[in-house]
Amino acid sequence: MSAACRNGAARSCARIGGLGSATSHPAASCRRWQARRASPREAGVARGRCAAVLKGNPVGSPSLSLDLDKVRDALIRMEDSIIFAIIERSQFLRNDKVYEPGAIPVPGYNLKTGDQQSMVEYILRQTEQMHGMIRRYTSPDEHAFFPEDLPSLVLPPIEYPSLLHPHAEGININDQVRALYFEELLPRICEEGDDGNYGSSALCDITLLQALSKRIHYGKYVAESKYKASPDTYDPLIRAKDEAGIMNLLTVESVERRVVRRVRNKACVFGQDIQDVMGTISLAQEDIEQAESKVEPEKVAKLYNDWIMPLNKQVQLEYLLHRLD
Ligand SMILES: C=C(O[C@@H]1C=C(C(=O)O)C=C[C@H]1O)C(=O)O
Repeated sequence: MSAACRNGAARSCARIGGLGSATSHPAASCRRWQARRASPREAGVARGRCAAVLKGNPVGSPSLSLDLDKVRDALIRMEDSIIFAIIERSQFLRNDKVYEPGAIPVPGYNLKTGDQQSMVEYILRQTEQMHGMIRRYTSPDEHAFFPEDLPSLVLPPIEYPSLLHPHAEGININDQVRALYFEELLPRICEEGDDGNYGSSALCDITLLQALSKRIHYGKYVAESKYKASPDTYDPLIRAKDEAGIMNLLTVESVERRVVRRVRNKACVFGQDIQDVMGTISLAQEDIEQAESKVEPEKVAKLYNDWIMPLNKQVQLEYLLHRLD
């Protein structure tokens, strides 16, 4: 997808009022917590509390590996989180007010535009403040939606093993992730209407946005593992900036077909009550297929096919294009 298209997606996101009133700047994510300008008081707090630097591959990031099978296993685990989160959000109606700036009074204004914030933007910003303080966005597999506003750490920083090319730090396509979410995903998984469950809906949105972001940016690890496996095949294409050639090489259609099939099956299984009224549990394929699911499995499969996998590949492409810089 071109830069113009990306900006278009971000602009149309602003139009629907989801989170578009604040744009994230990819370059801003590079420096993460270290470079954020802190007030003298904050800096003092940060210095006082973050004197030590922890080393190692911390628990909770076991997925920071470059073995392609392990990387693919990590993607499979992320599927579970995404599908569950879709099912959770789909129990509520669309609740458009959550996404309209000013429709629900929340504290604060967007600092850049002076606009009022939507409720979902407010909660996402506040969530990132909390998670940012406890190091979430220092992990190379996490990407903030508002990287320019990250707070100082209150815990000692962790030094992560550097598995990726340094260029990876500057890749953050969360503008597109939120455009995908608000424009494509939400209207497909929720019925129109207002049931007043604004807080619950927004919390589901945030869980889902974060899970999608992680899955999509995991393309950095996929790309590096593919590159390491055959650098000689990638190098000429990278030098020639041959985007179509690189995309062709990193695409594995058989794996994509398997992902879509598995996602459809998982949506089927996760979305049903496995006990009937008699308390009988059946995991027989035909019973699973006939059972009514809380979310249409075909819709989830299509979202994966049309949006989630293409964005993951876009991250892979952006990463590989600068792999030799
Ligand atoms: C992630 C991979 O790269 C590509 C993207 C895929 C995805 O997002 O699931 C699947 C297959 C590949 O075309 C992979 O090869 O596993």
